[in-house]
Amino acid sequence: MHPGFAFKIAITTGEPAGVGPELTALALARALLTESPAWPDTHFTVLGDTALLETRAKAVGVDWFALLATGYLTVRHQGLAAPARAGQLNAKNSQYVLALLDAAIDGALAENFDAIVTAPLQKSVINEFGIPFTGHTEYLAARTGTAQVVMMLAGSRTARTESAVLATATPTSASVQNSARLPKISRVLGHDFRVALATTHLPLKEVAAALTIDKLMATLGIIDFNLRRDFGIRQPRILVTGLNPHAGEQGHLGHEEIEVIIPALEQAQALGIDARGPYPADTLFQPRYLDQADCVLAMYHDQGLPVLKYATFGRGINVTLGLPIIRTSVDHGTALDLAGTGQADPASLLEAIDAAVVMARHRRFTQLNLVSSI
Ligand SMILES: N[C@H](C(=O)O)[C@H](O)COP(=O)(O)O
Repeated sequence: MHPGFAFKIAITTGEPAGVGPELTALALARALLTESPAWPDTHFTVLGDTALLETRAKAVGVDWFALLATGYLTVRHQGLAAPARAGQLNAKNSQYVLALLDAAIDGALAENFDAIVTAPLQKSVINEFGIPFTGHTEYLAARTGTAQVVMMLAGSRTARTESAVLATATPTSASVQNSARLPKISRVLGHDFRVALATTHLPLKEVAAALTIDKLMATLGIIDFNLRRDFGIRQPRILVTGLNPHAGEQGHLGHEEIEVIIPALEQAQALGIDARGPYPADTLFQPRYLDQADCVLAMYHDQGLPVLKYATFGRGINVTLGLPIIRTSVDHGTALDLAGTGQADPASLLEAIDAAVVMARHRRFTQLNLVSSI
């Protein structure tokens, strides 16, 4: 299958009423309908309804057939369960959305894909259809039989271009210095801001109980391992937030720091993981700390992600760490109000695709190196 390509990436086009289908067309058109395609060694399998993709591509001015004629992509057709109109959710298409995801996951587990990139879906409508669904992250964990995964979002605090993929990225982070000694198998992603989460889509009142020493230890281990293997960071430094105001103020404003976070940090450090903290979350997110960090571990979704998204929204990516497969995604939702209008920006999807390609290259290189050193 696709013998001329070194890497194969699946793209799930997500909620058919949202911007996923048109962003896929826009992103691939910008990256591939050019004299110097962004990823000449990579083939893309776009999962979605063929007619829907054609229609949405046309709506945003993309010549879909010219894109297919490049040879860099093929469509794996999955028929819609019900007609899809831009901006109008139809719960009947929930099974369609999950079928795209299942096909991508199965293909990656079978090693037919080196990575999967997911366009946004609408969590609420899947639940309304009667299928419990918390998020891609949790679904991927369950579907791949992974006990623990870590949600990490990443972006550049400094880049202000529409998409670093289409410009020459000038990475400045500690990670770049760390990876400078790696053989030049691929460029390094231009991210200088990464935020991972100790808990994901969880009601706030359940967060404290969900934090355990073992879970935090495992989370730090997953971040450390994945940043080394898939991001080419030789010695990742992870800065960890507290849970409570002022990181608990020596136990006067909460005990989770003393009882859970500090013991987890000590155990992780004893294993050689460069994890530091806990730092008060309100003052940690400053350049003088972030410049020294490869990742911040926040305790819950809305502790870490608002800061990351304030700095990088629209150009950031979402990565699920700890899976047996590589999965990246956008930093935004279905944007129903923009669907079909051509106003949605494909920059985040471009970054997510680029990250998937770069991570696949790093992982392949690491595996080859391991084999050759046996
Ligand atoms: N929490 C994610 C974000 O804020 O970007 C988003 O909901 C997507 O999550 P999944 O990748 O798990 O669907």
